[in-house]
Amino acid sequence: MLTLEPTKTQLAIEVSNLKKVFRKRDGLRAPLREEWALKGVSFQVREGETYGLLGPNGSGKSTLIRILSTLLTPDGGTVRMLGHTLPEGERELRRKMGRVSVDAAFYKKLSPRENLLYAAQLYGLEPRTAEKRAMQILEQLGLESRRFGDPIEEMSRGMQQKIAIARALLINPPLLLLDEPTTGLDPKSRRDVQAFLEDLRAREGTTILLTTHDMAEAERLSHRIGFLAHGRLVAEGTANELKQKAGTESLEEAFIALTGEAFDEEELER
Ligand SMILES: Nc1ncnc2c1ncn2[C@@H]1O[C@H](COP(=O)(O)OP(=O)(O)OP(=O)(O)O)[C@@H](O)[C@H]1O
Repeated sequence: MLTLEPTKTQLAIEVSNLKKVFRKRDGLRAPLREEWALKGVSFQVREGETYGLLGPNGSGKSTLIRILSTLLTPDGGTVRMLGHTLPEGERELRRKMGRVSVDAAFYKKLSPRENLLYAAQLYGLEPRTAEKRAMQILEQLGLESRRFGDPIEEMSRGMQQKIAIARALLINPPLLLLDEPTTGLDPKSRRDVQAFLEDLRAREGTTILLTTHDMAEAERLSHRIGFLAHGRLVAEGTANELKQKAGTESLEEAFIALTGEAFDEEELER
């Protein structure tokens, strides 16, 4: 079982009663309708801890990560990370956080090397050091070095995902926010990314908040897991605690028992 060093007791993430509403129209003339993506979510993540958020499509996982990444503003509640409160500490936090999501934006005509060097420049990193670090990460993630010069648009989604991870790690951030880091990856690439994250955590003590649809991944990587359903955190604990609480053998059964929701087949296969 994954355990945390007892010395790590500081909180890296404190989310309290977080709320987010989207206002939508179902047709041009239809009235505005409110959809609460987050209905008062609270949880805490300790320094060095990996916290996995599990939830079906539309449960609010990406919205939560986007708020913590400072890409969306909440409609209620508070967020404190690494001692900074949002929105006041936004600038500080952007320098201390790495974010990976499936919608990573790149200059698609340029190569991974060029994209990463551009990001390094934005971070104010020395180009040679940054390049060395980026290439090391990509090799560790299993991207062949002969592909480093190809335009990103010619690369598969899995490869692009690995480049997004390398970019997020250029600054070696103490906090990583990962929105479905392995969705869409083949089994070998998925294992490469998972092994990389375990190694990173062991070497650097990085705090990681990740969302996933993959029960095995959540169990392998997370010290604690939170179940999100319809914008609410309905249960949290270690994988074993959640199974015990639900009286089930597997995490998937625990999820269904505690949330009343099932992952559909397609999600489980991803
Ligand atoms: N930009 C937006 N505008 C309007 N509604 C949105 C927006 N982003 C999310 N939503 C709505 O908020 C709810 C939560 O969406 P969110 O993307 O956070 O879920 P998720 O758990 O990440 O889902 P998935 O597993 O499919 O990525 C959904 O009902 C979604 O339609």
